[in-house]
Parts: sequence; structure tokens; C-alpha cells
Amino acid sequence: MSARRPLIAGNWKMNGLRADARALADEIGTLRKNKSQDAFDLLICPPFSVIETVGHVLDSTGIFLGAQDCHTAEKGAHTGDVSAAMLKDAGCSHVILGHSERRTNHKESNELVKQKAIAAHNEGLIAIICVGETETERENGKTLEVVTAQIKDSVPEGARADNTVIAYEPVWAIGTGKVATPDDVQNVHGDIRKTLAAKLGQETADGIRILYGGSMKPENAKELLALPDVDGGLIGGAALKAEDFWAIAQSCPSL
Ligand SMILES: O=C(CO)COP(=O)(O)O
Repeated sequence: MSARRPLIAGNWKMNGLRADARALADEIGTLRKNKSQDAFDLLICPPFSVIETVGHVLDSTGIFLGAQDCHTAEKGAHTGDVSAAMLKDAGCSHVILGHSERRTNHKESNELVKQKAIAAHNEGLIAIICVGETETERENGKTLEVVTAQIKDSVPEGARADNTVIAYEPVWAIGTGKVATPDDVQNVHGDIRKTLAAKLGQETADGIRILYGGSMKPENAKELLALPDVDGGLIGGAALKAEDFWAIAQSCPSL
């Protein structure tokens, strides 16, 4: 079991019109309000279009609000993009960066993810930096090599426990129902922490939370969240159902 306070983060991806988003946030907020002594942090990352709507609903629930991407620049001629300053202004405390859906579909490099993380840090946002291998990389025995390179090259030198979270999301496990075995997850998370320690110093690495993401559900959450280097989850599909998201959070070991 980890000594770090677990973070259960919902990545809603491109889901949620205003009425649905409001209803879902309200359901989660109500569950949270009934339990004020939780041994975990909760975070919801809705699409840009409903950030403010969800933020209003979450007000005074203690649930953190985040976004799913940001630009490297503070402002300027970047049609369609949103800056870290704008997210902060809209009430966000966190931003997911380098999700595999962006690394793949938008050709985001490690260097770009790092520049986005620096932009997020400059605005006082917590960057959730995603890493993870593809199925082919895994089959070729390249998991640790790929993830180590992603950590080395996507995490800024200024990363600390209070401004950075890592999410290990094996690409082949996202939205597929396939989940990495607890042994594999612990092995990769342990390796990520070693890489962070070499890059940032042992003490900093010890405090940084490393989340697992990829088909995390109420049925498998307890076993995953009990692993020594798993400090929470980044949840996709199951975050769109309040009771499943809450059940996952309830699976966190108590501190
Ligand atoms: O990509 C994910 C979270 O960022 C995981 O998605 P699923 O939980 O739907 O597999």
C-alpha cells in the first residue's frame, strides 16, 4: 500500500453535453458530500465545453476540476487551442497531458508534452503526464524501454510532488476491457519511480503520485489500488457512471 494520498481521476474524454455533464457531476458530488472523511482525492476532467458547468456543480464538494489538454503558449494565434492560463481562469487545478489518444491522433511528441507541462506549471496547475506502451511494443518486450524514455523526455526538470502526477496507461488496455496484471502494473510503476528518482532525486520521486489507467473498473480496482506504487487511477469509461466511479474510489486502501 502506498503512503501517498490516492487520487481517483475521471477522464470524461469527448463525452457530455451540458445537461448530462451537470447531472453526472451532481451525482458524484452528492456521493462525495455524504462522506467527508475520505482517504482519497477526487478529480473530474470534463471536455472544455462543460468545464465551467461542471465547476459550478462541484463547487464546495471538495472535488477537483481538470482539463484534458492545454497549449504551450499563454495566448496568441492558435485557433482551436486553450491555454493553461485559461484553464486556471475557468477553475481548473489539474490538466491531463500526453494522453495516448493525443500522442497517437495528434502526433504529440515527448518534447511537446514536456513544454505543455511547463506551461501548466507556470500557471500553478498540476500536470498529469500520461505514458504507456502500445500492444506491439509490449509484445516486443519494449514496455520498460518505451515508458522510461517517455518519463525522461516528457517530465520537466521542475516536476515536484505538488505539481506533477504520472499516469501509466498501457495503450492496449484503454477502452478494451483488457487490464494489465497487478504484477505488470507494479513492475512498470516501480520502474517509473526509479526513473523519476534518477531524474529528479529520490525524495521528489517518493512523493509523486503514479496513477494506473486502462479499463479500471469496480471489479479490478481494489487489487490495483493496493499495489505499493499505485497511487490512484485515471478512469475513462467507468468515470461516466457515478456509482462505478464512486465504487472505484471506495476501493482505495485507507491511509
Ligand atoms: O484512457 C483512459 C483514461 O485516461 C482509460 O480509459 P478506460 O478506463 O475507458 O479504459
